[in-house]
Amino acid sequence: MRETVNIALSKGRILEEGLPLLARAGVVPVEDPLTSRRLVLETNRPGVKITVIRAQDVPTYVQFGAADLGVAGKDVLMEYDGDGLCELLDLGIARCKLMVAEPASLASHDDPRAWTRLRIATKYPRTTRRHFAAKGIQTDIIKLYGSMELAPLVGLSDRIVDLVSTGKTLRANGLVEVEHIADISAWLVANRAALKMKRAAMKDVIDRLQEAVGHNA
Ligand SMILES: Nc1ncnc2c1ncn2[C@@H]1O[C@H](COP(=O)(O)OP(=O)(O)OP(=O)(O)O)[C@@H](O)[C@H]1O
Ligand SMILES: O=P(O)(O)OC[C@H]1O[C@H](OP(=O)(O)OP(=O)(O)O)[C@H](O)[C@@H]1O
Repeated sequence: MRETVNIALSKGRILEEGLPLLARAGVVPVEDPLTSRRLVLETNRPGVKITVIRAQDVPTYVQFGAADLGVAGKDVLMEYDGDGLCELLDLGIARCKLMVAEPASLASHDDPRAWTRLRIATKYPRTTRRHFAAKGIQTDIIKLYGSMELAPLVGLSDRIVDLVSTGKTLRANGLVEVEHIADISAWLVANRAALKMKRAAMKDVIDRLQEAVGHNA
């Protein structure tokens, strides 16, 4: 029987930047996932399927074997609390930075070396707590699911931890970067058991993606 390989991708940037990469790797969905309502799509490669889910759910699907491979941002992987996942390949897409930012008015007289306790709004509580704990700084974290840049404007927090790419969103809201936490890009992740059980089929897709990333570099 043919081995199937199910690849989990998320709608939005990962799908938009991931589809051209998959196409270079010779994997093309038979329907356009950007417009289709179908959540599992067949591809031109027999046995290879693409599943479209929420970005934060990709590690969960892969950990529990509901997907064999997945494409997830390093930010999502750093925040994920689980194992059984293997980070295989930096795909070099959806590049950005995870940063601490604050209002320009605060930054003008702020000294990050003097920080002892911070009130921070973020979608990334675990990563934020870990980053500051390593530097001996206490954090009061307010978990948000989006629009972090709003938090300092409405007095929810003094600072935020969020993704920055062009810096437009920060600028538009009077915020400036004050500390770098991590460089972010999307990674190919795999279910550890599937890597062993479906070795040949998985290797074919992984090798193709590795070559496509190489060509991209
Ligand atoms: N401005 C950006 N520039 C580049 N990459 C980004 C940017 N924002 C997010 N990303 C990367 O793309 C991934 C997916 O982000 P996207 O905005 O498409 O979905 P999301 O809103 O985080 O997910 P969902 O709504 O499904 O929970 C992020 O995890 C991150 O790695
Ligand atoms: O530095 P920039 O280029 O402005 O990008 C940064 C923004 O992108 C992400 O937002 P999200 O994906 O939620 O929103 P978007 O679709 O507006 O980028 C992130 O949470 C920032 O708000």
